[in-house]
Amino acid sequence: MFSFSGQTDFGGRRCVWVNGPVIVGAGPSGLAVSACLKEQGIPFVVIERSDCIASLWQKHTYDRLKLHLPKKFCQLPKQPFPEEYPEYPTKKQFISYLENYAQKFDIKPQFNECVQSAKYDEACHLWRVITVSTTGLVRLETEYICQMLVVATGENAEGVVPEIEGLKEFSGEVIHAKHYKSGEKHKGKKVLVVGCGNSGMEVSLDLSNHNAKPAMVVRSSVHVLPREIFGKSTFDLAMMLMKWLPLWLVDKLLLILAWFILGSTQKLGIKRPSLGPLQLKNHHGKTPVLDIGALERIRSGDITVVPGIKRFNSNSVELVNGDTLNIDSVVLATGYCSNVPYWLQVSKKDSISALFFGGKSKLNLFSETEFFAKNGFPKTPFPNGWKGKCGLYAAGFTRRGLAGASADAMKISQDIGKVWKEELNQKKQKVPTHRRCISTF
Ligand SMILES: Cc1cc2nc3c(=O)[nH]c(=O)nc-3n(C[C@H](O)[C@H](O)[C@H](O)COP(=O)(O)OP(=O)(O)OC[C@H]3O[C@@H](n4cnc5c(N)ncnc54)[C@H](O)[C@@H]3O)c2cc1C
Ligand SMILES: NC(=O)C1=CN([C@@H]2O[C@H](COP(=O)(O)OP(=O)(O)OC[C@H]3O[C@@H](n4cnc5c(N)ncnc54)[C@H](OP(=O)(O)O)[C@@H]3O)[C@@H](O)[C@H]2O)C=CC1
Ligand SMILES: O=C(O)C(=O)Cc1c[nH]c2ccccc12
Repeated sequence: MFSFSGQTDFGGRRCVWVNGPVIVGAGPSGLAVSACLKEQGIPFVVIERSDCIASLWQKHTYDRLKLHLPKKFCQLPKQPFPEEYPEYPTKKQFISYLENYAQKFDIKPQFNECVQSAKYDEACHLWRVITVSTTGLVRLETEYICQMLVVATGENAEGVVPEIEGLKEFSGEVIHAKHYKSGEKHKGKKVLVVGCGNSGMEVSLDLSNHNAKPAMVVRSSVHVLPREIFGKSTFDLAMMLMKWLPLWLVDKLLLILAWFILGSTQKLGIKRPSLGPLQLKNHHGKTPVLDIGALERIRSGDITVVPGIKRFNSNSVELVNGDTLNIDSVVLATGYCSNVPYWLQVSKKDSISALFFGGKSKLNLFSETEFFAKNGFPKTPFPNGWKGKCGLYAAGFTRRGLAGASADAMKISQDIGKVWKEELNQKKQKVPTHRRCISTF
């Protein structure tokens, strides 16, 4: 491990030598890794592009959001939720919990710095992480040099905006669900909600609560489950059943119970996928909707379900069934994606093979690395996708929500702890560990 830590200026770019890992992202995953490292006395640096922790929760979610899994599945390691918190904490409560968490473990991220590139320098066996400040007019670059890199930028780093014919000609407001706050300003307006995942359903419900007229696009199929079954969390019930029964059987039981409680969703224009809800989540990452009231509003006609979109016009939308709807605005609840392929760079070996085997001019952009696939998720399937080579780790990419992030954080911090202690012991035995890095900046 480095015996020094400090910063130098190299021609306008600040250069920071980091003793311990660099963690990219101060969301729940980055905070959880940080807390577990802090407990072991391991130093680290957290880099966050926003000006606060948990920016997804603080800046990119709607006012009425609540956790949709019971609190015991959403707490981070080493600090349970306050006892007085309800079973499904509100977004405000969750943020307050995270703020206290960061304070308790004395986690102080480098805010307003966006990681632009991270590359493993094979010459000196170190990661070079370049950030750009996200405030001020002057472009300030910093290079962090470290032995370990923890990627904690999230499965929901960027909103997906699909290309739909005519969308640019549409004259009303078009926003992604990550910018939707409340239905208040949409009162009396016709809003097209594109997408029927948890976001699409909950935005439609919120719009309906504010007396707007939402139409929700369901272009394929989705599983809708009640959030609770006979007063018990459906997720909790599923987790219990999974201890004894195969996944397909748990799915069958969930679907029978869902039909009993919610009735047929098909009759409301929402087809169910052929694969069961948990199998679909496990194999394709598609989260089932946990219904908190949208279905009832669909049944009552307050939310209209419409099929896929053909094209937009100036103030209307044409649907694949030939219908045309006049609309005032659009909310794209079309999902999220990881941004890792934009900044985690391929190694020299990878880029050379990409050049020979179909690499294009955007070589380092959007390309896969040995560890991360093109979609920005680790290639190795769960439960082994948390650790790569050369001190690379991924926290929060298991498609298992906050519980998955916490599990990753514990595994990663244990692994880093082992490496750290081994190197400390080597130092004590006076084995020289100082590495000389001869490389151009
Ligand atoms: C609306 C919504 C509700 C959800 N509700 C639940 C729930 O109830 N229960 C559950 O278990 N899961 C839920 N999830 C899943 C969600 O993924 C987790 O709640 C959690 O936020 C994941 O934490 P994370 O730290 O991995 O990612 P994030 O919370 O997305 O944090 C990543 C951080 O990295 C920063 N970052 C990204 N790129 C860079 C970069 N290049 N440089 C520097 N910083 C960067 C971001 O600004 C962000 O602060 C929900 C997701 C959404 C979108
Ligand atoms: N209360 C809570 O805790 C909440 C949790 N979340 C979580 O956040 C994560 C993201 O959820 P969400 O934002 O809903 O994203 P999802 O990826 O789950 O859903 C995206 C939706 O958009 C549809 N879609 C995408 N492109 C188009 C298009 N061109 N035309 C029509 N439809 C389109 C998809 O349809 P198709 O399936 O056909 O591709 C799908 O219905 C999930 O893990 C979710 O559980 C979200 C909201 C609330
Ligand atoms: O990713 C999410 O949105 C979650 O809330 C976590 C989650 C993990 N597995 C699930 C199965 C059903 C519903 C939610 C989840």
